[in-house]
Amino acid sequence: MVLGHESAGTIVQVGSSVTTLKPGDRVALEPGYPCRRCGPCLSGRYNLCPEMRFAATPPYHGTLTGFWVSPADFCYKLPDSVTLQEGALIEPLAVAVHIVRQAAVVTPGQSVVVMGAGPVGLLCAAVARAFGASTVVSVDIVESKLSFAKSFCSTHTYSSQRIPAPENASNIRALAPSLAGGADVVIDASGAEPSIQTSLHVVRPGGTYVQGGMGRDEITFPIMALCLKEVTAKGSFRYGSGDYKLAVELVASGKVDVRKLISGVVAFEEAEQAFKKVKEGEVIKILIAGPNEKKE
Ligand SMILES: NC(=O)c1ccc[n+]([C@@H]2O[C@H](COP(=O)([O-])OP(=O)(O)OC[C@H]3O[C@@H](n4cnc5c(N)ncnc54)[C@H](O)[C@@H]3O)[C@@H](O)[C@H]2O)c1
Ligand SMILES: OC[C@H](O)C(O)[C@@H](O)CO
Repeated sequence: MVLGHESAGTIVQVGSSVTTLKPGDRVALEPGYPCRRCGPCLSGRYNLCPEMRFAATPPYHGTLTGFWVSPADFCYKLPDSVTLQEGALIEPLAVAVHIVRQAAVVTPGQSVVVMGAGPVGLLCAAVARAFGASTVVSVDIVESKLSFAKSFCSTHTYSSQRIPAPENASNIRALAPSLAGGADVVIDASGAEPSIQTSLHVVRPGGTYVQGGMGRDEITFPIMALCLKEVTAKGSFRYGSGDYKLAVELVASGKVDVRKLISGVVAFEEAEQAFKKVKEGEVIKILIAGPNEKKE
């Protein structure tokens, strides 16, 4: 199966009815096509379409290829100031935009804790900052990821320890006065059970928890904390109406600098190197140049 769903490209040909794009336009590609007819599609939540055809999700091939066919409205034109490389990172940024929008309450001055400082967690932290949160804590178990988070966007970081979840939570709350009563919003972008448990202890009474990470299907969840604090808990899956558009705007306006996440670029023929480097760690995103891209 062809892999790939984080991509950008240049238009080479358009259908006869397409008026919004022309050959030569550079676009970020939204890689999942919904049916546009079912209940979720008609209610504006097309990411929940049961008929979704999503790149690199069997049986559908992915975008790591020379040419790709897309509906015109799933191609997002990049302004001149945004490079194709940044365009490829619109996909994980759109995931983060959707997660932070699910929190609904990220408004100026609020406190947000993000569990996990991989690409998705980092981008959630950056989007929360861009939306006006004044305290943004990144939590991870890998020190180098936390150092990067601090230089990228987070106001505070916390290295999660092998101690009971309530203790990790009280250490996080001690990081800043704005967290003393708990965080307004907690986002899980790790999928890890200990981090999900800590999340429910660190969120404030009446606060919001968003599950973005995808780990095991079933975990032990501190449901009593959810009940006693009347926490609003939400899931978040991929992206829907307006998320890609907003992601492009966040990059174009300089509010989220996705270039910092690019650790390197490899030629298409050396794509396997990119996967190996990411697996070895110490890199964030390695881009794979398209097979038709001019060699520099
Ligand atoms: N909801 C969606 O639509 C969607 C879309 C894309 C990715 N995801 C999921 O989001 C998660 C993050 O994606 P990513 O690409 O950043 O992955 P990643 O693996 O690079 O990042 C996960 C991070 O969590 C950290 N972590 C592990 N255990 C932890 C713990 N106990 N406490 C704190 N941090 C811990 C890891 O060190 C790592 O830095 C993954 O689970 C992925 O499957 C969800
Ligand atoms: O960014 C999109 C995600 O990677 C996919 O939805 C995948 O994780 C599950 O199908």
